[in-house]
Amino acid sequence: MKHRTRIKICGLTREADVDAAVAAGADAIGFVLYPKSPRHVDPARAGELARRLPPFVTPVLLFVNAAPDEVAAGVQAVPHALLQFHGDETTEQCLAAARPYLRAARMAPGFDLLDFAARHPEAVGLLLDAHIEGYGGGGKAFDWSLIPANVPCPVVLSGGLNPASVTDGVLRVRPWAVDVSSGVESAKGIKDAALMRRFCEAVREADSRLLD
Ligand SMILES: O=C(O)c1ccccc1N[C@@H]1O[C@H](COP(=O)(O)O)[C@@H](O)[C@H]1O
Repeated sequence: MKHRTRIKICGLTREADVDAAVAAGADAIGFVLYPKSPRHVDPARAGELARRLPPFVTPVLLFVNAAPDEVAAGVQAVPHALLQFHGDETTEQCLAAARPYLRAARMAPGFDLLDFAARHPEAVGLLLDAHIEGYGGGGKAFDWSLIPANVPCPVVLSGGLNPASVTDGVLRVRPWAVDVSSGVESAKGIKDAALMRRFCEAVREADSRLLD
């Protein structure tokens, strides 16, 4: 059975970018509810943007060490969202919203991903990002050889991906999904329609090579 690598595009702030990401073939669209991010949107704005999404394109709400009432406000604005916890949240904090969630792991030499996975058994997937100051969205890749072969849940490959690198990432890591923010932007929070299209085409190129 052929695997179609799922594509999440993150950090959208404008209607035109949401429409262009969907047209390019994104399976999921991320909204950053982390006030320190240059891509931050508030829950009401995330709700407005998420209402543009057609069926079968999933809105994702990204949090970094948010208070429970902040997570609740996001979920109230976008009730059908998948959550992405990208900070230092414990399993208990992730479960408090009673919504399916991705847990981000900050990959660096010496980081034990299998231990991290064991501490987050309720996550529907682990999103692997580079360890950077500021938690994420830095456009920095990590060494993919740090990923063990037997991660016990779906892997979302992230961190510094772009149209030029994602084919190699899919072929080498074989993730369930890929996630990109900086690599398809003209400025922080401003997506480039041509780059999003090229990114999705590069993922499909990898998928087609995996057929051979
Ligand atoms: O996008 C942000 O500003 C952000 C802020 C804090 C935590 C995570 C953030 N984004 C996520 O970071 C990864 C990698 O992004 P990039 O492609 O390297 O720019 C991705 O999962 C974003 O969703």
